[in-house]
This record gives sequence, C-alpha cells and structure tokens, in this order.
Amino acid sequence: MGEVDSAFIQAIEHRPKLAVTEADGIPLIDLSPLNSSDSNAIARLATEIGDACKNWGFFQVINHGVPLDCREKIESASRTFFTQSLEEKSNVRRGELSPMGYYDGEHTKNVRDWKEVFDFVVQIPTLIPASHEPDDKELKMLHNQWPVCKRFNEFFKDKTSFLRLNYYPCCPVPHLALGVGRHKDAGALTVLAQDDVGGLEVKRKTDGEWIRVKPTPNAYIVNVGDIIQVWSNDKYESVEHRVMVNSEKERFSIPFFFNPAHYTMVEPLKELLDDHQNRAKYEAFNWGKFVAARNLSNFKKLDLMDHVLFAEGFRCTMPMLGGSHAITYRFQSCCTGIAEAVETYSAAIKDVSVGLQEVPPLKSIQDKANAFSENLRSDQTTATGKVQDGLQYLSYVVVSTSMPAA
Ligand SMILES: O=C(O)CCC(=O)C(=O)O
Ligand SMILES: [Fe+2]
Repeated sequence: MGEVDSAFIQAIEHRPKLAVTEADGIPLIDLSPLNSSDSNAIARLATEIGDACKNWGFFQVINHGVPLDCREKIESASRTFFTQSLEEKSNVRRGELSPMGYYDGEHTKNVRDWKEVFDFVVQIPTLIPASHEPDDKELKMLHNQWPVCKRFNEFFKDKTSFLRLNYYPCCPVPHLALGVGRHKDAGALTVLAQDDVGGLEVKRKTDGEWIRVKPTPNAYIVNVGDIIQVWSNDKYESVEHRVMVNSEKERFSIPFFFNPAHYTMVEPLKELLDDHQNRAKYEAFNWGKFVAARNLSNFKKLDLMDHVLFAEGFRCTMPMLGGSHAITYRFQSCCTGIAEAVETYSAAIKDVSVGLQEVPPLKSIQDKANAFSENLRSDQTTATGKVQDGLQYLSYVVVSTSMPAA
C-alpha cells in the first residue's frame, strides 16, 4: 500500500473504475429567461428544470448572473489557502467548540476521504442545537474562523506613516555633536534613503560597537522599529542607531516611518504566545496615544523616553503593577512642571507599594519637591533635570525590586 494510510482504502466493491463515463445526458440549462419579462420563456424554463429534477436530480446552469470575478476570487483564495503548510492551516482547524474552519480528517461511511476542507457559515452567527439529545433545547452559535493570511493589513488600513526630509548642515564640532542622538525608531519599520556622505551608525548587537552604514547608491536601509519588537515578542529587536555629522560635507537623508493606524493596540501577536516559554513580554498599548504623549514632549531635552525603547515602558517586568505603562505615561507627561512630578511620584508610588522596600516615603518626596519647586521655579531646566533624575531613580527602584532575587 506504499505510503497511503489504510484508513483511506475503500472496500473492493466501492473502488472506482479509472475509466470515466461522461454523463452527457445531464441537462444543461440556460437561465437567461430569468432576466427577461417573457412569461412563456420563463414557463418553458420551469418545465425544463422540473424535467431535469425528475429525470436526473442533477443539472448544470449557464447565464446564471454570478459575476465571473467573484468566482475567480474565491477559487484563487481557496487555492492560496490549501497550498499553505499544514501548520498554517491548522491555525483555523475546526474543533468541537468551533466546528467551522479547516479539516483534513473527514470520513464518509467510515472510510477516510482523500481531501481537505474549509467550512464557513453564511449567517453569523448560525444557530444549531448544542447536542443530539431530543430533550436538550440548548442552542449553540457557530462563528467562522478565517485564516489570517494578511495578518498585518488590518493595522495599516488607516496608517499614520510619514516621511521626513533630514538635512544635517556641516558641523564644526563633529566629535562633540550628533546629527541624531542614539535612539530607536518607535514605529513598525523605517525605510531610509541616505545620500553618499554617510553618517548613520548602528549599534552592533554582539558587542555594542557603533557601525557605520556604508552608503550604497540607490539602496534603501530598512530597520525594525519598536512595534515589530513588541509584535514579535522580542524576536526582532528594535536597534539603536545615531547619525554622525561632518565638518566638510552637509548630508541629506529621507526616512519613511511605516506606522499603523492610531487605534492599533500594539501587543505581542497571539499566535506567537503560549502559557509556557512564550508568554507575552509586553502589555497592549495604544499607538495613537503613545505618539500623542511623545509629541506632547516635542522631542525636547525633557523627552527621556526618546533615548530608550519607547515600548520598553510597556514591558511586563512588574506584574504587581500590571506593567509599567502607568509610570511611563506619567513619565511622558510630567516633565512640564514640578507639580505634575509630585503627582507622578505619588501615583507611581501608590501603584508600587506592594513589595517595595526602598522607595522613600511619599511625604518626604513631597516636601523635597515643594522646597525644590520654590527654589528652582525660575530655573525650569535644572528643575526638570532633577525631576528626571528622581523619576529615573524611581523607575530603577521599581525595576530592581521587581526582579526575582538572585
Ligand atoms: O539620517 C539618518 O541616516 C537616520 C535618521 C534617523 O535615524 C531618524 O530620523 O530616525
Ligand atoms: Fe531613526
């Protein structure tokens, strides 16, 4: 029997002959009279169909009015679906709870059919009895399971992508300044065109060295942003990069930031997760709110989070906090004044009170901040610097106390 599972083998009396008899007796019926108002033609058609049903119980129809492109689309979708790997198809495998979807183990009269199927209901939900028991009146709802062939399309329907034209003038102190300080791109992907001057440097993952990206005529540089890091649950990391400037040559570059719709909730893709090795490393966050928070700080010196992975604030390092986003958000918005900072401190400390030993008591922070506020209100820069230090300290304490003891 070679490789074929014996479950597929029909009993001798049911095995098909390989020679095929074309059933040209099966009626071919033209439905075009349905489009006319000729009642005689319609009556003749009805008779024709009646005869076919009586004599054959089968017939074919033409001129039926179903658009050809509909048919072509579903045929092509079907082909695409079934040519996927078994693993892919199994993502929508039907089961007891969800009987719609993919299946490859159908049996007819107890012999396994040599086929795969994909079932979907037309009415959503479709109601059917929950069991075969005659007295069981319970109904259950059938929903469809659709393959996610175009997994990312939904995120980019109303994308917030944008282009930027960068101009880096000649700089007299290229050893002291940077065209863009070290950072990671917050979006999904960046596609960058750079001229032939060069200056972009990428932090090599293996040893942290800054490596120059050599300009290649007509090439585009593509880098993974924070969103892909989160979607991939850290499989693809957003990499730090920076731009060196040049005392002799000005430089131009054109990044395209490929970003999802503002309402996208960014979180690790469910199909990559399980309850064991692959738990979600990030909490969901709203992309639009995230951008708004960043824009609020307007990339000024205050914007500490721009120097680190933006999404890092959503990493699940603090289970007792339900993630650190509470702090991050406040972190983002606090830097406008001391009062907000105190509020941030208070709120954050309240959040982390469980399991925290080293955070200074709220009262003392508040006292310090008040004194600080009085003395330094005239010097906003210094004040906010201190606030940042304080918040950094707080984050440090929060992170360190939430790490499991070594
Ligand atoms: O100018 C470059 O080469 C890169 C610019 C960049 O990293 C950015 O704008 O995010
Ligand atoms: Fe960048």
